Amino acid sequence: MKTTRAYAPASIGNISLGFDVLGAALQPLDGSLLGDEVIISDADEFGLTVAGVFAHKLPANPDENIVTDCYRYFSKAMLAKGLNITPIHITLLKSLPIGSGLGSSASSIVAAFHGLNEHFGQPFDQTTMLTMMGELEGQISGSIHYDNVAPCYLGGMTLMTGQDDPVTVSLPVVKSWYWVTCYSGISVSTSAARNILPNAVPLKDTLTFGRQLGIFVHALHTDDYAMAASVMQDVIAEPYRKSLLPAFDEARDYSMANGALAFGISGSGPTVFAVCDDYRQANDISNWLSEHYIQNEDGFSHVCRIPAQGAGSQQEQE
Ligand SMILES: Nc1ncnc2c1ncn2[C@@H]1O[C@H](COP(=O)(O)OP(=O)(O)O)[C@@H](O)[C@H]1O
Ligand SMILES: N[C@@H](CCOP(=O)(O)O)C(=O)O
Repeated sequence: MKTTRAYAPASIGNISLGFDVLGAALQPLDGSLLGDEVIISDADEFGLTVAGVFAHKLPANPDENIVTDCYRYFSKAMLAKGLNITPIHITLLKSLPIGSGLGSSASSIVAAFHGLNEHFGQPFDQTTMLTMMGELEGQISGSIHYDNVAPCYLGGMTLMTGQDDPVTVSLPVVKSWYWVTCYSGISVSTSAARNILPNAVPLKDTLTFGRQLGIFVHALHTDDYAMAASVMQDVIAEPYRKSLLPAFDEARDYSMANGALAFGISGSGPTVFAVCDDYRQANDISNWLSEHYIQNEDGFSHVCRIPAQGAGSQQEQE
């Protein structure tokens, strides 16, 4: 019997200045795993078991779990390629909180697709995999956006191209930056947080968005980290979404007054992130956020780096 284990990390969508087009994978410095895992084993018929810290927050019915949808989607794509899919059992270890802004659904989707692709001998290439992951993410959040699935699958910081192939390109990662990431413990639905945004963006904000993204990419490629940090402000979503996040302004004010180079909402929130280039300051901000931004016992804060690797897997044959 073959068993495949796959892991997919948490991610920050948007990173303030790149609504829907910029994202980064996350890895806590303390070595803890911040991401979902799947274990896939050969079986007589399809089944899904859910375990892990946040398993109880998911729908009890496996048919309502996105991992089951991934399996069905993958099976259809295999059949369309003339390939046979044998029955499997999937165990999802759900470690990321739902509606957290940490790309929780993306992490389950990427772990499931990556695990399935490895289990069945890599029938799909990277671009096809990303396209399938984007489709499934779109089913959950109401519109296709790759800013979580792409970095979660590939690692690093990724910029979406808007094209079919390549779907995304990798940007240089600032090695000296720490990413403090604090989840407050409450749940914010991504689709609800998208629905509160206006359909049209004023011309002045559109010009700011374009300038910031252009300068950010240039600054990363020329190692001008101060300039990169200086354009990390969100003119698209944060003005509307911060009303959903208790203590957001206080968290920003403290972080920026205590050494953060940038501060913003991770994805659609409630997780916030602070960028620092000094470990002591990052740790201090993380501690402060733990005490003042976290709302309940589900919350947590980590000092993270952006890992070069995204999803990973290993296999055992008995
Ligand atoms: N494996 C899964 N992981 C996360 N969410 C799932 C999963 N399966 C189904 N869901 C549902 O998808 C929705 C995800 O909500 P969303 O706000 O998009 O979360 P996130 O922003 O954390 O990805 C929830 O309604 C949740 O119950
Ligand atoms: N670009 C999306 C990102 C959503 O991320 P999530 O982690 O909250 O699912 C958005 O801002 O809506």
